Amino acid sequence: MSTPAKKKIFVFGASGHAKVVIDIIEREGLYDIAFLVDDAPDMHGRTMYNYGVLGGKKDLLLHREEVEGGIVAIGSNRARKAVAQWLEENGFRLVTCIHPAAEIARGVVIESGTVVMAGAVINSDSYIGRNVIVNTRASIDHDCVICDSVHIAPGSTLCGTVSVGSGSFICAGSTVIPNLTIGKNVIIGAGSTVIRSVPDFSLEAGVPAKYMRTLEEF
Ligand SMILES: CC(=O)SCCNC(=O)CCNC(=O)[C@H](O)C(C)(C)COP(=O)(O)OP(=O)(O)OC[C@H]1O[C@@H](n2cnc3c(N)ncnc32)[C@H](O)[C@@H]1OP(=O)(O)O
Repeated sequence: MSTPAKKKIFVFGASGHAKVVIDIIEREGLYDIAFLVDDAPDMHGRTMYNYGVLGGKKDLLLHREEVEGGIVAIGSNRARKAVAQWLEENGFRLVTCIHPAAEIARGVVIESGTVVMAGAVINSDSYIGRNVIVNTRASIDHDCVICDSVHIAPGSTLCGTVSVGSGSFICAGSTVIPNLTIGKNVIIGAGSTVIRSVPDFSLEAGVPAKYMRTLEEF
């Protein structure tokens, strides 16, 4: 019996982050990558790992019958959210990409458009929203709630029952102690230790993390 053909998807974005997402898709083996999409004209016609950059959004609309869905591989939370919204408004389905070397515990829910990278651990009953990046070796412990368009950067540790509001960026190597609420559109600077809940639109950094400035809404 022949194995059924894999579904074809596109990768939106052709940056360094996209390289890692491509690697995950290949290792996971659920989908074939039909082409890459990028709105930057200088990327059009280039290749990355032998996958061609088809063009931008207009070109994707012309080739929509060739794919069953896609993934947004853009590191910026703001840009990733905007592209994901545009794709959903135009009827594209977003898939999830989970590296085979990520550990996902019982009861975890991961919504569409989210990428989980190598060595990440997501523990029991945590919820991960749409278009989230759980980056390399990030650790999200039990009962956490990670809202849409968040980036948990490499090596960050969220202890149990932490919630992170939409659009927030927990920078590399940060630690958040248990039971805290990180608001929406927050940035926690690299290497910080967060010991108190953080209000919306704040940049905090340091050990322990302290308020640095207010961020604009996006
Ligand atoms: C695979 C990948 O690469 S995924 C991507 C991973 N990327 C990251 O994790 C991003 C890490 N970036 C940071 O931590 C940055 O410092 C940010 C985003 C928190 C802040 O960046 P900026 O807004 O440019 O802040 P800026 O560099 O101007 O610093 C502002 C102040 O905050 C301080 N500060 C900035 N970051 C930190 C930090 N992580 N810890 C302590 N203090 C910090 C600065 O010393 C400065 O203080 P001063 O005004 O007293 O001199």
